[in-house]
Amino acid sequence: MQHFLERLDTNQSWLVGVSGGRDSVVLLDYLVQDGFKNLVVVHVNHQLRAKASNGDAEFVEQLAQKYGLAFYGEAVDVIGLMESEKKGLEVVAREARHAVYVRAIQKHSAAGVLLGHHADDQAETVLFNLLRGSSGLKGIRFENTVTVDECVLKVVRPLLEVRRSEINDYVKSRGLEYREDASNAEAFTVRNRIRHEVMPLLVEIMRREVVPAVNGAAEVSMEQSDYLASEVVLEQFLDPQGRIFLPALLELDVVLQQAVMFQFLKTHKVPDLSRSLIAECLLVCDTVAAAKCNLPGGRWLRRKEQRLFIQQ
Ligand SMILES: Nc1ncnc2c1ncn2[C@@H]1O[C@H](COP(=O)(O)OP(=O)(O)OP(=O)(O)O)[C@@H](O)[C@H]1O
Repeated sequence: MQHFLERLDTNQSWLVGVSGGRDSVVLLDYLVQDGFKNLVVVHVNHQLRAKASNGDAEFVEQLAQKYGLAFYGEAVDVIGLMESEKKGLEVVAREARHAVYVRAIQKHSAAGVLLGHHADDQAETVLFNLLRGSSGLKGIRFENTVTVDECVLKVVRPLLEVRRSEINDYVKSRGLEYREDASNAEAFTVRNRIRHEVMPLLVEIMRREVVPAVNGAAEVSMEQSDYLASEVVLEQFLDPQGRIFLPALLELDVVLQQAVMFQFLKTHKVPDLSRSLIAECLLVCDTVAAAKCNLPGGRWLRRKEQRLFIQQ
């Protein structure tokens, strides 16, 4: 099994996010076998399926006991949060998990959280993002940080190069038990349809594995966008009020203009940064085009006196 574990310090304390499903159960077992000692098993009960959700939480707590590891569990009213925050299920659940991980890190002084995303998740995510209009092929990172209420959460995905088939083989060879995720079996979300319908069809018509090709292309694309991001120092294009100074931006090649605009919107926490949104925003630079464009979340990008800025 290929993995990234050698990059992590086995003596440090790490959280492991365990849903009780196959992937995170394998991650936990693999970490224990690999000599990680200071692990804290974290489970978030999303309370989506009353009985089954409580069953998942109990299962994970018992798993932690079996390995002799610390356990940190919290229940979150995901449905209530969806209504109060007007966000989708996956987003709310993810944000809630991140907040729980931060509290668990503070309690246990852990270095970060380890999650069970694998190579097939990566390919499905890349296709999903691509089809939604992402700027470049965007996937999951081996390591990234998430800021939650001013706390920086380090997230690492040791299984990111491991194929689902290898995870299945591991489950069999180690005789592991896990909980079946009802949403996986039902296959009704777009992501699940990509997993259960699109990916097998692609393998059938290409007559070869497609995950390595998709992930390879995403890796190149992410390296290129990281490089561009490192070349762009946003502050060089801003005036003292934090507005983009247009003459400086317009001197750049269009690829770098896109990178500056991407950074600018990201700094202002504009969600859903698609390729078409960035193109629309760059159109605002053109003095013959409209002097403003609508941003997701109800704000505007405006042009005035050679400056671009964001307004409510
Ligand atoms: N209820 C949970 N409690 C703790 N950790 C979880 C839970 N659900 C998922 N995780 C962790 O997150 C990983 C990814 O889970 P899953 O694929 O369901 O989430 P996702 O929505 O696709 O990913 P993301 O973390 O990007 O939201 C799991 O392998 C596991 O490590």
